[in-house]
Amino acid sequence: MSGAILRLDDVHTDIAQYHILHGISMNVPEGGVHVLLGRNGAGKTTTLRTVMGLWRARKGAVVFRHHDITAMPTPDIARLGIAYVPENMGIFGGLTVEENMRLASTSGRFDDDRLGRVFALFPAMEKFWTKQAFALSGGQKQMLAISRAIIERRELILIDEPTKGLAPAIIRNMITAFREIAEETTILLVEQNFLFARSLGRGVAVIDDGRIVHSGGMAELAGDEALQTRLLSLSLAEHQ
Ligand SMILES: Nc1ncnc2c1ncn2[C@@H]1O[C@H](COP(=O)(O)OP(=O)(O)OP(=O)(O)O)[C@@H](O)[C@H]1O
Repeated sequence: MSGAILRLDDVHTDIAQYHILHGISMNVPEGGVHVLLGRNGAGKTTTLRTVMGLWRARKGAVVFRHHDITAMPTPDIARLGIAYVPENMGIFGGLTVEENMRLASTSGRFDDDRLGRVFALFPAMEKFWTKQAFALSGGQKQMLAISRAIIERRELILIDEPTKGLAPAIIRNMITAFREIAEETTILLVEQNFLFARSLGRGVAVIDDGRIVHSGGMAELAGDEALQTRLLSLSLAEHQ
């Protein structure tokens, strides 16, 4: 598809002796937020980790712009401009907010304008700049994880379930922040919270048992209750 920033083509991934992804094909168009929805254990995290080269596709291809990244080492994939915010957030609790952000910057230095934008999006980062990350609240830790991903301009950010365990007021802040971030960067968002996903997503793919069972526009899914029930009721009902 023209305009795709990321393409997965018949991707099969094994974890140890288990065949987890059974031929994932997916196009992520450039710009905006695109959502990968699915129940627990459906293969969402495995898909993101396969894109980052943290698991290896046994078959199929992962293509970022014109680069075949299927077998590329993870640091090289990151240098192409892809950031990954894992579900456990990947922050260092014993380091300060500043140190966490410095480690995420490839030059180890901050661009003042960018840092100002991060502080505008997430004021808690400025407030707790010298505080150790373990002392932050759950929502602030998630903000730090996202701040690390945007401290330099990225082409694509992969974010795994950022709303998990967060209060509704924090989730509303996240929606505002993600809308701003998506003005300059494509976001591939893994979610189980359909309301959050619906308020952000332009496109959506639904994964089940390591297979894409639906893909299309978010507006189409949001407006079709029968389709939602068929695709999402088993997996997502408790989150709606
Ligand atoms: N390290 C591992 N060893 C063995 N099996 C694994 C491992 N990691 C994941 N799996 C299995 O792979 C399948 C897909 O897991 P994955 O984490 O990708 O699902 P998910 O859709 O992200 O679910 P969740 O919402 O629970 O994070 C599950 O059946 C899971 O048990």
